[in-house]
Amino acid sequence: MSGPGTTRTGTLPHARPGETPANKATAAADTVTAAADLPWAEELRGRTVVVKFGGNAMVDPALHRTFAQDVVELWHAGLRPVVVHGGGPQISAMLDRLDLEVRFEAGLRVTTPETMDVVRMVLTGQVQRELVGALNAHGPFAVGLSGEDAHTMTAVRRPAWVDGRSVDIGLVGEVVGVETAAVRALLEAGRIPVVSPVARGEDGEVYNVNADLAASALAVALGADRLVVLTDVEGLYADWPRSTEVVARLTAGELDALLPDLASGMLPKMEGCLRAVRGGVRAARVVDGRVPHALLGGVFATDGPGTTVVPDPETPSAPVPASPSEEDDA
Ligand SMILES: Nc1ncnc2c1ncn2[C@@H]1O[C@H](COP(=O)(O)OP(=O)(O)O)[C@@H](O)[C@H]1O
Ligand SMILES: CC(=O)N[C@@H](CCC(=O)OP(=O)(O)O)C(=O)O
Repeated sequence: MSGPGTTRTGTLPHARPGETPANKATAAADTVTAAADLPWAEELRGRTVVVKFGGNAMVDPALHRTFAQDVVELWHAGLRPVVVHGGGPQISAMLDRLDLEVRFEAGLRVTTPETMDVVRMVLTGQVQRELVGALNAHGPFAVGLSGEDAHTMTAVRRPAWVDGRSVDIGLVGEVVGVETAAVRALLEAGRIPVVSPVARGEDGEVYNVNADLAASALAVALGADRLVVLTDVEGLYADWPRSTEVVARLTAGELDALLPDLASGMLPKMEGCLRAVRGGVRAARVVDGRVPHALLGGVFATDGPGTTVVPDPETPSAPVPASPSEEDDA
């Protein structure tokens, strides 16, 4: 198995597959993989892909391992994956064990100072460690950081909007600033950054950020090519819970119009996708993390699986009116 800093290949720690012939050969020999064989893998070489890891894939050990393999596969195919992880179910389980309240408003956890201690401990101390460990079973790839580290994410306190009313939900943050230097340095060193959705506040607080929105903010700031969100449903259902017909593709404008009708966990997820494509990410896709290798399909497939959000088509620019002198000449 090759990876950054592997002495066996004789490559520099920062070398990436494809950068040197030796590295390329080793990568090819070690990983003749599905991703690397796909024709459009070449098109995505060198591009940054932000992956939000959440839902069932996080709690099923076999899916957790497959996810880690797939992220490493992306790396071997020459992409620059960045993982932002969730951990809502694990936080709720720990709050239950500690006899603390579990409550959500508009898909966001009501976060008291006591809850925040648990959020920080579970996300950065437990969930992230497990993910970093699973990735590093394949080589010295992953480095975990909290959104608090090196000012990676700065947030301000935000309310939830419920039936048009603003509801105080405590130490929940809206990301207002992303400092990408630490993540970029890791990418340049050939590592896979794994980021937990906890942010610093300029007011000295620490904020709980929904992981979908954190992934979206990071994708925009990094100028990522894609945002892929793994969850525990097939994608966005058009008429949930009455029907489970998946919306395959929608433009930012179409999603914007749909957003007020969305509820629970799907609301921040789709809001994150919308912000991502409006912020310059070429496509945001929600895929079913219960399906093994969903991530590879999410990155490489052109149509489906799941729900793909794309930017609005460019409006053709209006014809330039003839200048008065040209009109006079006519
Ligand atoms: N329109 C919808 N389409 C699909 N799922 C929806 C929809 N509205 C609400 N949901 C709920 O959102 C959940 C996904 O959000 P969440 O539980 O926060 O996922 P994750 O843990 O992956 O972030 C689904 O399991 C489903 O119960
Ligand atoms: C403010 C807010 O709701 N934060 C989330 C952070 C974790 C998360 O988003 O995890 P999932 O992606 O697994 O849902 C929470 O406390 O659950």
